[in-house]
Amino acid sequence: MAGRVDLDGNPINPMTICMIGAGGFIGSHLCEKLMSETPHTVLAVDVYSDKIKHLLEPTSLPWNGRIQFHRINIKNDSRLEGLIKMADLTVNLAAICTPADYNTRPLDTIYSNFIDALPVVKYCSENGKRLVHFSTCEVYGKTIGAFLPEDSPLRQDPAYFVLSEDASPCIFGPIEKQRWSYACAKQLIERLIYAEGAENGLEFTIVRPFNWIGPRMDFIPGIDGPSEGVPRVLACFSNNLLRHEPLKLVDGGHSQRTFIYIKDAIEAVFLMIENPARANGHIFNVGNPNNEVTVKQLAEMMTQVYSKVSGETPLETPTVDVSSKEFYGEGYDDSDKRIPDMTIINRQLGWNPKTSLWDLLESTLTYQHRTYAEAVKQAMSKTTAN
Ligand SMILES: NC(=O)c1ccc[n+]([C@@H]2O[C@H](COP(=O)([O-])OP(=O)(O)OC[C@H]3O[C@@H](n4cnc5c(N)ncnc54)[C@H](O)[C@@H]3O)[C@@H](O)[C@H]2O)c1
Ligand SMILES: O=c1ccn([C@@H]2O[C@H](COP(=O)(O)OP(=O)(O)O[C@H]3OC[C@](O)(CO)[C@H]3O)[C@@H](O)[C@H]2O)c(=O)[nH]1
Repeated sequence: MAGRVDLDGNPINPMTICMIGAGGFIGSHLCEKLMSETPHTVLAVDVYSDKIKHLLEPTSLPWNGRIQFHRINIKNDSRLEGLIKMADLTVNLAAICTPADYNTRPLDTIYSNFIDALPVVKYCSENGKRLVHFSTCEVYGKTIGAFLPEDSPLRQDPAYFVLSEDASPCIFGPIEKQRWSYACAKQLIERLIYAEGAENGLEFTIVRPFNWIGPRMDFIPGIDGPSEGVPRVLACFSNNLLRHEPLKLVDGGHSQRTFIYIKDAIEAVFLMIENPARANGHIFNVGNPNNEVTVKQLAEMMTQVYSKVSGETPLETPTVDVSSKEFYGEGYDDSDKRIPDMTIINRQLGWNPKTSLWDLLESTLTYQHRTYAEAVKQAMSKTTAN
């Protein structure tokens, strides 16, 4: 840890980071790396702590005293401003960010992603504190290419689908497609942060994650989350594989995504945290353009990888089609394709992702199998007995 320097060769001084949403998927990985590789202190704010329990106890851990957990709901807790004031930097990860909620709980989604983030921005701005705010690749919505005729050769031209921070438009569906409540709330908070920077000098960085996946993402329904809950696709498909049931392809699984390994993505966030001169005032795409698949291809790959890591034979019919209305309910809509332009993050931070989709699925599904297979087996045998 001694002699750590930033990208310009300047020494990195230990800092205090107020991390809101530290108990979630991304927060847990960020805390883990901050504890093991830096001298920084984390004031970890969340309503849950299960995913960072291994960092908080026992007190004999080498980083004892450098991470404090504050069980706070930022909607209504006056302690938040004090924590932001105590810190050099605030990282805001707190959000409702599972698509199954966007059209079924649109009010909670808008409040969580816009209204609840307002005081965080305000306290940072008023107290002259730096803010790293987590937005989403969903602010791009659909690609321009999605509106071209199916057989148009222009669909092959990157100009019609690669998503760049300073050039691409944000294209959402009509208001009745409440799927876009999340993207729209995230877009407005981005605009507010940007305006605070322009008018009041707020030092900010906005992160747009493109489908980060890995261990500890979401929950397995009925095991460490509600039986009727619908997590993001990695956990949905993991759940199906653990239960030996077909993976459900929403509307044929034609949508395309680029997936990035959480550990690669966390490297990018580290560079932002420790290189303020290069990161302030920027919006960064963080994704892996080389890992693009359709959801159907993802299902096929996860089936193969899971069979390898578990030693179990895949089902004869590994996938089943389901309509989005049946799976998510009224008001669902989808992003067609998400390829991040990497120009800005490359230029500012020299960062590139490393891990292939196959490799990241292998380590993630090994974790899922090791963590959940036994619990799922027991839960299933209990259900059968009843
Ligand atoms: N994982 C991805 O690929 C991805 C993609 C795009 C955007 N993001 C953004 O990154 C951020 C983190 O995502 P994640 O995948 O870790 O999600 P997550 O749900 O695992 O983590 C969010 C955390 O915020 C906490 N939280 C929510 N509301 C809170 C409140 N009112 N008070 C205190 N804590 C609260 C939750 O308890 C949870 O632990 C979110 O803002 C999300 O929109 C993530
Ligand atoms: O069982 C399932 C679950 C999902 N799908 C389809 O997979 C695509 C991806 O779904 P998901 O990972 O749940 O979420 P999105 O990529 O659509 O949105 C997320 O992107 C970033 C973020 O902002 C935060 O993580 C969030 O909004 C999608 O096409 C589903 O329909 C499936 O076929 N089967």
